Amino acid sequence: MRLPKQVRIVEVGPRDGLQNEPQPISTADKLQLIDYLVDAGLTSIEAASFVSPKWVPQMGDATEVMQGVRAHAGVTYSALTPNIKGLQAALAVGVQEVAVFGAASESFTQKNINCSISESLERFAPVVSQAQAAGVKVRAYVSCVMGCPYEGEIAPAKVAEVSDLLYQMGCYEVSLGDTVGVGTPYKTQAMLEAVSARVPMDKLAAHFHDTYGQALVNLYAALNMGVAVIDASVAGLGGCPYAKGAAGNVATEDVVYLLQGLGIETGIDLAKLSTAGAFISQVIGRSSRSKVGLALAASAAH
Ligand SMILES: CC(C)(COP(=O)([O-])OP(=O)([O-])OC[C@H]1O[C@@H](n2cnc3c(N)ncnc32)[C@H](O)[C@@H]1OP(=O)([O-])[O-])[C@@H](O)C(=O)NCCC(=O)NCCSC(=O)C[C@@](C)(O)CC(=O)[O-]
Repeated sequence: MRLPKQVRIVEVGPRDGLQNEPQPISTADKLQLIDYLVDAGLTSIEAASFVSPKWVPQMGDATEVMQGVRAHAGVTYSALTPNIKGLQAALAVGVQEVAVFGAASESFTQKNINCSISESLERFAPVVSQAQAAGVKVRAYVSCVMGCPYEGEIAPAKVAEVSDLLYQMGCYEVSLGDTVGVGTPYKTQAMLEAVSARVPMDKLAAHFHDTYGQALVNLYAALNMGVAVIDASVAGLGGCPYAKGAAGNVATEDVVYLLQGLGIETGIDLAKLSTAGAFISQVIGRSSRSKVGLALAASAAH
């Protein structure tokens, strides 16, 4: 067992969390959510996505969101950029960090970004080099690391191959997405063993959805293998538009509670984080999916 002393949480609620919401959410509400998240102590926030508004209408105000976020020392706001068009729009608003997003499944790549895995890597290469030339860091996502909604099982070796190619391309970190939340602790271990044989463990992040209720236990397995970066979504918001039935990311409140219980430093104020969760749940008119958020709200009401 080698639990990290510190974990960096990448808050993906404003992007991954909201991208699939059917009702338009105002830019003002997105910015208010981001302010609450900063106030809670989150320092890495994925705020928007420069993708086609025809494909993902909810992210159509990416420019306005990135223009509206307040600068704070030590806080980084990032955005997804699948191609040069997206990167140019992101650079035009002075983005600090971008992310390219691929997958270990051919079918998912086709449904999500309309190309094959090898075409996606060809598209990402100039995004990475031009972002770097502009002094902007690039993160990579690999989706379907423990299963695909179209193909089922995905071999850990395929996840390792795609992760390695993105890392070699110059992405500073590879976030491993269990897009449909089908992973289990042993699958998590097998996947991480394969990937970390090619990409150093300290360059990997866990991005687990909670569809089957396994995200926290899978994170515990990942933490025990040395993963020290976790993506999470306040109130457990989310779902992927190209993975039907995928539930939200693991809830940030639940991750922080777990980490606090393990004595791992996050720098996040759980009470303030719950306020952020309560705010956005009210905006979208749905109860929070965070058990910790609900428990804290119930105990505060007594
Ligand atoms: C990638 C594309 C754009 C290719 O889409 P395409 O149709 O193959 O691209 P195209 O180059 O042929 O362009 C078609 C139209 O899109 C426009 N376009 C082209 N690029 C852009 C852009 N960047 N921003 C704005 N508009 C763009 C372009 O200008 C054109 O407009 P038209 O002439 O028809 O009016 C499209 O497939 C797309 O936007 N897909 C959305 C994918 C997405 O956002 N998925 C959700 C995020 S991934 C995810 O959630 C998983 C993750 C990361 O969280 C990890 C996990 O959980 O596993």
